[in-house]
Amino acid sequence: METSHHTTQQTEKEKDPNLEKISGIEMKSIGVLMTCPMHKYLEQQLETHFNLFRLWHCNSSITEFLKTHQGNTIRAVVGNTEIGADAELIASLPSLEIVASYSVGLDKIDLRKCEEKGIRVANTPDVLTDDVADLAIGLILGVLRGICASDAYVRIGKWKDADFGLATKFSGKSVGIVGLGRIGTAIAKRAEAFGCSISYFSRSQKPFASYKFYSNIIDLATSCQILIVACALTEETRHIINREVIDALGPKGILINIGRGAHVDETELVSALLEGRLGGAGLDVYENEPEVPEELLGLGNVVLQPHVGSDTVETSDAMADLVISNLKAHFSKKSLLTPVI
Ligand SMILES: O=CC(=O)O
Repeated sequence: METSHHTTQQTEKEKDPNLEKISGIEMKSIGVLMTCPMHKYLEQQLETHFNLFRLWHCNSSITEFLKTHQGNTIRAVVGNTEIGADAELIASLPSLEIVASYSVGLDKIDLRKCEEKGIRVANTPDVLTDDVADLAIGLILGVLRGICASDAYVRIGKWKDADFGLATKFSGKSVGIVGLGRIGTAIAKRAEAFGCSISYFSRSQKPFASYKFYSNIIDLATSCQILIVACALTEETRHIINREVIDALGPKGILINIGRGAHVDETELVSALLEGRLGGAGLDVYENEPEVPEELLGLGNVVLQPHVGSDTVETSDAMADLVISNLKAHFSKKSLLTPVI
């Protein structure tokens, strides 16, 4: 459900003296291309402040769309986790200056091309950290306590025939986190409050963290009961969760993925779950979204979410505000709030 409680925030922002270098009228003539429908409030804000083009309004190819809509008037792209800015899109926009992503993940943006062409890139970190970490904990509880399965049990009237049966305790379990960035750290803090021991794997040991560090992901998977994927998707981390990692986690282990589908070798995950080599999984992301492997749909030890880690009204609005602020800052020749490049 969406709300429209932005008036005060907006007014304050518009009074920001940093943003007065370029007038609203000039800003309004700047072409901004939104790649697909995201959040209505973001779309409204883009429409209010800029000359908004919607890529999904074209039935033909991107090249055709840009020919008819004068690709050279577009100076900014707003993409997301579904459609970002790949090499083809970047190449068709000769006046592109900035990609402001409505996401923290950058895997749908050709960062090398942007760097090469001097195109700025901004994303939406921090504002979504709590929601994604909350969902990770929700997925753990969902799998271990069988929340979805027992909800269905009540709804279909089975409780009248017999008790649901026993679930598995979460408090006190050992939790391994792959990637101790903002989101990984927020998950660790939450899991600590459940009395869990925390360990992590990352490229290098984090000096700020007191959690046990593993330089080898197999060792991390062997030593924990719940393994959570919370790192960025890069060529290095694609299929970081492979058969060996899954087998190290074992038949009682639980895999939680709130990162990207491609972090996990999905075929291996499915066979491990079907063969009982893995205890369960809580997934928000998949390799070929919105496709979800058919075999997972019948499994009671799996909880599935449709990539909604940051999809609350509060966070979506905050992400939209950040996209708009980054665009306004860029076109007013001010520093980006959350620069990537
Ligand atoms: O997946 C969500 C994001 O990258 O923001």
